[in-house]
Amino acid sequence: MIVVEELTKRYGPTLALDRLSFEVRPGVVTGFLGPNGAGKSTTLRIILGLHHPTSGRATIDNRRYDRIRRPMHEVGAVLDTDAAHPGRSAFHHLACLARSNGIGKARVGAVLDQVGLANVAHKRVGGFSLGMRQRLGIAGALLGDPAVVLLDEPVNGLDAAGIRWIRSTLRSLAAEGRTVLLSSHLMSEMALTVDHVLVVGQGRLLESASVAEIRERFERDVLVRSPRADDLTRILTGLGATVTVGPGGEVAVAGMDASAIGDAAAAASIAIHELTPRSATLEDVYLDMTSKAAEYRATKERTERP
Ligand SMILES: Nc1ncnc2c1ncn2[C@@H]1O[C@H](COP(=O)(O)OP(=O)(O)OP(=O)(O)O)[C@@H](O)[C@H]1O
Repeated sequence: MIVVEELTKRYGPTLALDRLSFEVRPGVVTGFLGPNGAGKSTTLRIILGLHHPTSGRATIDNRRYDRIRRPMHEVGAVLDTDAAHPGRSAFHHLACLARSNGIGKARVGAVLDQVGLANVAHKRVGGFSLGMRQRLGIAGALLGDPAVVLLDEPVNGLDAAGIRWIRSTLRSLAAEGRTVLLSSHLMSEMALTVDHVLVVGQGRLLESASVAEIRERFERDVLVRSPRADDLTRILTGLGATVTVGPGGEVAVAGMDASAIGDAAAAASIAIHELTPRSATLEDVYLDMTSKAAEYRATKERTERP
């Protein structure tokens, strides 16, 4: 479990993190989401002890990263896909990492198999595609069989097959009970990959919820088409729904779900030609949240300026 408490980070005049707090639980894939400059990399770097917070703290299973005796056995991270020397083979790169962290050579073969690079193990990393370098980064992160895996923008620039591979790999790591946190600035990439999202904007936590919760919360209305739209509108309004009739005679119903609308129509023998629940896309919700945070920050800075 990763716990971030009241984390604040200033780089000179820039407030990168503003009392950010959240928890990342094991067994689920958690997405750390926010627009460029929101503070995602800064947070990951602080969790990994690479940067010091101005105040607040980040712990992994109750310890700060620099107190962990054998870090590769507890936390695997990929911050940069170009971490391997281009002249080395994948095997050589991983063998060096393993040796310097007291990990047996047998793990090198095991992780190369796990990420699907066994057949190119002895090829130079310089000739690898972005997808292969990403796999190699993940192989390195898994060398110590860690309970916590952190990935910064792992799907950035990957093709569809690469994204599918990352998704299934992260799902199986979480299913093994590991804590998996990955950052992204694109909600569309996250929606199919993660179970839980932490949304940050301007260094603050804007949301911590499961993807299902967010979808449910922002479910908007149900579109209904019926040859007896007027009668149906009267019945649904009587049942407490808010009904808006569109220009083409279609009816948008809020406050009632599709099955209740269908039952009410059937009870009155009203034919239904279409019944479509409409939700705001996760992308809409995310853009709305982050743009509100940007407006709030701009207003706050204007009013606080002497
Ligand atoms: N070493 C640094 N020195 C000065 N400012 C920095 C430094 N690192 C980050 N920042 C600033 O802190 C803020 C947060 O940056 P950070 O890289 O953490 O955001 P991010 O969410 O990871 O963005 P991206 O998606 O673009 O990687 C930004 O305003 C950035 O310019």
